[in-house]
Amino acid sequence: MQATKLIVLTGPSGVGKGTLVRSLLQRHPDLQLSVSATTRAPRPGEVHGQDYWFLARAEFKAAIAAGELLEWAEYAGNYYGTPRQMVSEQFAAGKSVLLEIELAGARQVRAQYDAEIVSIFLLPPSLDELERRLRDRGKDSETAIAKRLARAREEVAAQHEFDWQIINDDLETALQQLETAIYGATSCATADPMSPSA
Ligand SMILES: Nc1ncnc2c1ncn2[C@@H]1O[C@H](COP(=O)(O)OP(=O)(O)OP(=O)(O)O)[C@@H](O)[C@H]1O
Ligand SMILES: Nc1nc2c(ncn2[C@@H]2O[C@H](COP(=O)(O)O)[C@@H](O)[C@H]2O)c(=O)[nH]1
Repeated sequence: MQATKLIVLTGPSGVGKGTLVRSLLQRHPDLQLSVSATTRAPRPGEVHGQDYWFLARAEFKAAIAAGELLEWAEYAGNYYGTPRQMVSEQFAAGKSVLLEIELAGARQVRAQYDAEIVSIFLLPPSLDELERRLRDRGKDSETAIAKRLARAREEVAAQHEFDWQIINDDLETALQQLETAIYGATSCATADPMSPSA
């Protein structure tokens, strides 16, 4: 039986975190994905309570003041945060929880938990490819893409703060390396925690 873990998946916007997490959850229904709160407007098709808890800025600030968020950060003009309750409940029930969050939030989580954490930084094959993915996704304005790319450079520079660095080039290879990071190397391809680095 696997030990309970808090899995922190970080990487620049557009690198493919959400794409990989969807496949991971299909293959590992035991894993619980934390649904974040955000002040960002919903994109077409996004569902309140499923993709995010979409809050007004005042509601978000009230949640911070009430201590309801495990971590939070301002990112590209909006607030994002992890509701504490779901993580505590799942953790208490012995379930591993996956947080898909940006760098400042990941740092806050690592400052609060220690041994139970597996931290993973997902990298694009290149910054040009990251930009291509953000544009091809077609979900963000030019201004938003520019903010996300500027932030990406800072985030990539912090990749070695994480236990694992995984390059999302071939999706299936990255998925297998993610499984290795979370579950160990017994049934998955090996990913060296010290490499690859960008
Ligand atoms: N290995 C890959 N090769 C090519 N395209 C990919 C790969 N992985 C993901 N993509 C594409 O890149 C785009 C961005 O992926 P995704 O939305 O999963 O990124 P993200 O990291 O979750 O972004 P955000 O943090 O903004 O939510 C999507 O269009 C997705 O289909
Ligand atoms: N610190 C946190 N970051 C979060 C959280 N939920 C999502 N995110 C990160 O925000 C950016 C932008 O997301 P998008 O959905 O607007 O593209 C991305 O890096 C997410 O990983 C959170 O709860 N806390």
